[in-house]
Amino acid sequence: MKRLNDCRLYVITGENYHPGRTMLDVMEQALIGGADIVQLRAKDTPKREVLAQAYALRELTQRYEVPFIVNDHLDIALAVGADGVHLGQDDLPLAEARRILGPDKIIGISTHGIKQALEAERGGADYIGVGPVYPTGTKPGRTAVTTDYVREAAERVKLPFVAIGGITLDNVNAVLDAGAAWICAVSAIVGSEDVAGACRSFLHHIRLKQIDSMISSSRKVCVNGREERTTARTVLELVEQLNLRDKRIVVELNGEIVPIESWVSAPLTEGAVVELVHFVGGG
Ligand SMILES: Cc1ncc(COP(=O)(O)OP(=O)(O)O)c(N)n1
Ligand SMILES: Cc1ncsc1CCOP(=O)(O)O
Ligand SMILES: [Mg+2]
Repeated sequence: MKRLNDCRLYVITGENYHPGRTMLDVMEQALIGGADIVQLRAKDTPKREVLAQAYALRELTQRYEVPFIVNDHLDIALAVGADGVHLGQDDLPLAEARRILGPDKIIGISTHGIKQALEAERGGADYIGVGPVYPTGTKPGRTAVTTDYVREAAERVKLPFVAIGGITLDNVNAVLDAGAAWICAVSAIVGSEDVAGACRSFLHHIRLKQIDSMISSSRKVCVNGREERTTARTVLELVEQLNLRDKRIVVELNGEIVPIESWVSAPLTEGAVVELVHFVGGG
C-alpha cells in the first residue's frame, strides 16, 4: 500500500455531480485515471446506505491497492475495514479517534489555518487537509483560505498535507506553485464527463511541477570528469546517491581531499568538481 508521502491525487466521492452514473463506476474511472487515495463522503445519505457504499468502495479500492478513507463516520470505517477516517474541526476529536482506531489507521484532519495544522500535527494526525483553497459549491459558505495558507503549510507543516477546495485544472498550477505536493478534488473530477482523463490531467500537472522542483533544487557538478546534475547537497549525499557509502573511497572536492568525517558538512555547490578515487585491493 502506498505511503501518504507518495500520494499525489486524492479523489472524494460526490454523487450530486454525476447524475445517471453510479458512484462505483465513477470512482473506478478515477482509479483507472490514477487516483492514489479515495474517500467516501456522503453528507446527505442515510447511514445504512453510507455503510453499503463503504463496503463496495472498500472492495474496489482493495482491488486497485489504494488507501480508502471514510469521511466523518469512524464506526463505518471500522466496520468495513477502511484504511482510515477523515475528520473535520467539528467532528470527533483526534485524540478520541486515535484511541478507538489505534496507531495503524490513517487519521486525516481538516485545517483552515496554521494553528489548527500544528495542533493536528502535535496530536498525531497522519495527514492534514488544507482548505478550502478556493470557494467551492461542494462546501458552500466556507471562507477560502487562499494559496497563502497552502504556502504557509508548505513552509511549516512536516506532515503530508493535501490541498482541497475549488481546485480545477485551471487553477491547480497556482496551488502547486504555492507548495502543495498532493491535490484533492471532488467536482473537477467526479463531475467531469471523462473522469479518468481528468485524473490523468491533474497528475500530469503534478508530475511536471515535481520535475520542475527537482531541477531547480539540483546543481551541475563534475564527477570524475563527467558533468551531471545532482540533488545531493553535500559530499555525503552524493556518495550515498552513488551507492558508494560502503566502498573504500577517497573524495576530493575542488582539488582538496575531504576527510570522511567532513563529508556530512562538505557542501556541493554549483560547478563543484569532485573526484572519487576507489582503493583497489589491500596491503
Ligand atoms: C481531504 C479532506 N479534507 C477536508 C475535508 C473536509 O472535512 P470536514 O471539514 O469535516 O467537512 P466535511 O467533508 O465533513 O463536510 C475532507 N472531507 N477531506
Ligand atoms: C470537502 C471539502 N472540504 C474542504 S473544501 C471541500 C470540498 C472540495 O470539493 P471540490 O473539489 O468540489 O471543491
Ligand atoms: Mg467532517
